[in-house]
Amino acid sequence: MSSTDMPGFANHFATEAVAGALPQGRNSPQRPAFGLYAEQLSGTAFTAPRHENRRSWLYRLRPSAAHPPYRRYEGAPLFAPGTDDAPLPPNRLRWDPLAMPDAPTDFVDGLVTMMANRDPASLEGCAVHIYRANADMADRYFFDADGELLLIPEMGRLDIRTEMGRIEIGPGEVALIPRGVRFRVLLPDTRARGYVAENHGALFRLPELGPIGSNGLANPRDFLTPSAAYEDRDAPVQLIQKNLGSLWITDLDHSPLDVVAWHGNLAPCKYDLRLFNVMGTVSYDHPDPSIFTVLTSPSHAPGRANADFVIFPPRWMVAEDTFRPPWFHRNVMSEAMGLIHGAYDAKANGFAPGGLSLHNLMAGHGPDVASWEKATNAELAPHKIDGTMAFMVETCWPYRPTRFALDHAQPDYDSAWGGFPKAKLP
Ligand SMILES: O=C(O)Cc1cc(O)ccc1O
Ligand SMILES: [Fe+2]
Repeated sequence: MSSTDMPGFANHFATEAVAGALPQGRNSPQRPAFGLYAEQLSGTAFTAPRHENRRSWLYRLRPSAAHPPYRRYEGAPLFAPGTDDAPLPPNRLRWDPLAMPDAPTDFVDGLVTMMANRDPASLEGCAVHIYRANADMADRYFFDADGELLLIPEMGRLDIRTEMGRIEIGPGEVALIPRGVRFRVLLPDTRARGYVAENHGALFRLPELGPIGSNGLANPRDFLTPSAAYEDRDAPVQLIQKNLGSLWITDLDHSPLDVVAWHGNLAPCKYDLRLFNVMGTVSYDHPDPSIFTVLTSPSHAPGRANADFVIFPPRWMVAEDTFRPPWFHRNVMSEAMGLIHGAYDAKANGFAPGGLSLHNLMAGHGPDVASWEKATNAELAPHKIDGTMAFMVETCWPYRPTRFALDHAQPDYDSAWGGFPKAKLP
């Protein structure tokens, strides 16, 4: 934790980069200090129940209303292309890691939308994108009006300058950026690749713990929010936004990261997945993967997530008389999976770090033949699954892959489940 990070998930924070910038005792004084502009950023409806209500007050050099009209942006052709309405094949799909771009490409231009569901205007659903970048966003800024963004690096570090402070993450860590928060991404390692889970629905929060009790899974204090940091930069820059599924751009004569102080409970944060307190069986059977939920976005149906962010971290496997890897299953929920590093215990072959898979609702899936063979014959001593981090973005809304994703899927994924020997009845 850097000394400027503030611990806790969705806590009420107060932070100022210049002493005296934050008003005391009110949100919107007649004349904020130094001539700053007070601006509220709402993450939930004004009237959302108190325990759900998320908003922050930003004190900035200029109001974010000060901008000329937006025009369509064509520079990121694979980002938010829309999905087509053609009948969707029920096939399981998997993708190899995407190649890095040849030309200098920044975080926004290198984004590739792989799958999405629901119209962002419905305020429900989610999308999975992949980023591949080899250039800094030097004079460009971005924000998503369509939802919050969970950045999941697979290769290279990200130096994320947001209007509410700076977050640096690398593989094994994630960053959550609220809807509307402007940011630019710099690349300390000059190359970066990873995943973005975009949530159009109810804000991600920590899951309920039920009988687990008051501790465990992702602990609130391990979420770190940066303190205020601003750019005092009067220069021509561009601001790109994703709005209702398409990209738009406008020109500014100043950096939009000009928030000198802020307070509230809507803010970017980061989380180190390696701090996840993993639960598992100590007797028998493979539990449902909901025990690995880091963050959840509920839908309107109790217990049925709009989006769950689930991880498969290093852990001990001790179950007796049990097929230990994920079982064969068909799920009413739809599962997108990525791999940050190592190998995933249900897929011996073909699922590489940086790769992606999709098992939509009712698609039969589970261990591939090689994983099944190994686990069926394994000696069941305590065994540590180590050196791995996979994740899943599970949603109640079936995903639609984009045209690019359909055209670039592995041609032979079904063969992962080819050649199981038939059971022999007595
Ligand atoms: O399909 C998958 O690999 C994800 C998954 C993992 C698990 O342990 C149980 C169910 C499940 O969908
Ligand atoms: Fe599954």
